[in-house]
Amino acid sequence: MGVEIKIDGLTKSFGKQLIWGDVTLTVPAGEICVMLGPSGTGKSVLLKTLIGLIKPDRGSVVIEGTDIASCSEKDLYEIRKLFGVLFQDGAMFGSMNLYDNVAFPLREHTRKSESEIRSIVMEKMDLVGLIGAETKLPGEISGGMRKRAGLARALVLDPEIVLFDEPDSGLDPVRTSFLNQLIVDLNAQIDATFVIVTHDINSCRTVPDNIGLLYHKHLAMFGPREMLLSSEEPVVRQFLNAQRVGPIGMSEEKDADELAAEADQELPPLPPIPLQLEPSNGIPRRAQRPPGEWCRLNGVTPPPGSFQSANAGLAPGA
Ligand SMILES: Nc1ncnc2c1ncn2[C@@H]1O[C@H](COP(=O)(O)OP(=O)(O)OP(=O)(O)O)[C@@H](O)[C@H]1O
Repeated sequence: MGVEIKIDGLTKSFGKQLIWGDVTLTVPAGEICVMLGPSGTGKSVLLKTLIGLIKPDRGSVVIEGTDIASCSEKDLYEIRKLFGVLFQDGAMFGSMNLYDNVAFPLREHTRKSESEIRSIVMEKMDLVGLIGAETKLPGEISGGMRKRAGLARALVLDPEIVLFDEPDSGLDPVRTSFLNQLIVDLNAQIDATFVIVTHDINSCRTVPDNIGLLYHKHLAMFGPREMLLSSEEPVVRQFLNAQRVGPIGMSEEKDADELAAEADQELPPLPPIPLQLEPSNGIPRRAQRPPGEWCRLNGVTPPPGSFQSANAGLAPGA
């Protein structure tokens, strides 16, 4: 069914360096959420905080009534069983074949027999389209296959929450498209809560139910995909549309002179909001909302041309 993640007032510094402060948001059960932000804004630190690998200085992360930020090691151990994590490089053990890599969490954390393990591993390998590749070593396969193997491994303990750390890093656009479809299909099938950190604007525009943007040491905005894609808020607008004009500079924030210099520049119009990617079997996900619903309910006029099938999956502005 997936479980809700309730984050309240989360603050983290390393030494004197504040990473982010007062981050508050709720990821609803079973929904897909994408976290975005310029490099170094602490997206990976946030993922690690969600799973209790990093302790925040303040605030709470409540999952099924337990606050991960303050619970005992024993409770943390239990809560972690709810999570599956897809690490950036798939984090495969190089000397083990794919079958043994995927079987690893089952052998470590359960007392299942080898025949039970076999049926679970083969089911998950099937889900990610890797049947036939069981005996391959991670070094013998493409980056895309390694990600899918990592995903199969993240799924073997039937997680209620799946965290994806830049699932599309290092993948070409076609493989990224396939992976995005796989993510949507998996969400429909296992109904878990998905939190995805990505830099890929096209994925962010088409895959999630909700988008969060970390910027300048705080959560600039979090909400439904349509809300952020129709937002005129300068940072959100600049980042989600991959534009140079706006407060975000090459290294950090632009200074006052840089901003003054572009004050007269006209912003390009917001591109149309693409349709959300649907499961390939055509059956809507539980969390899926009809196109344009958020805009309609909130009296927001979406950019012209929004929600037309020709836009789906196109790069912004294309
Ligand atoms: N264990 C740590 N100790 C000290 N500083 C850390 C630690 N982990 C992360 N940081 C710092 O926290 C900041 C945010 O890092 P993080 O990797 O979360 O950023 P990010 O938004 O995921 O970046 P990118 O998009 O480039 O992957 C960086 O300045 C990093 O150096």
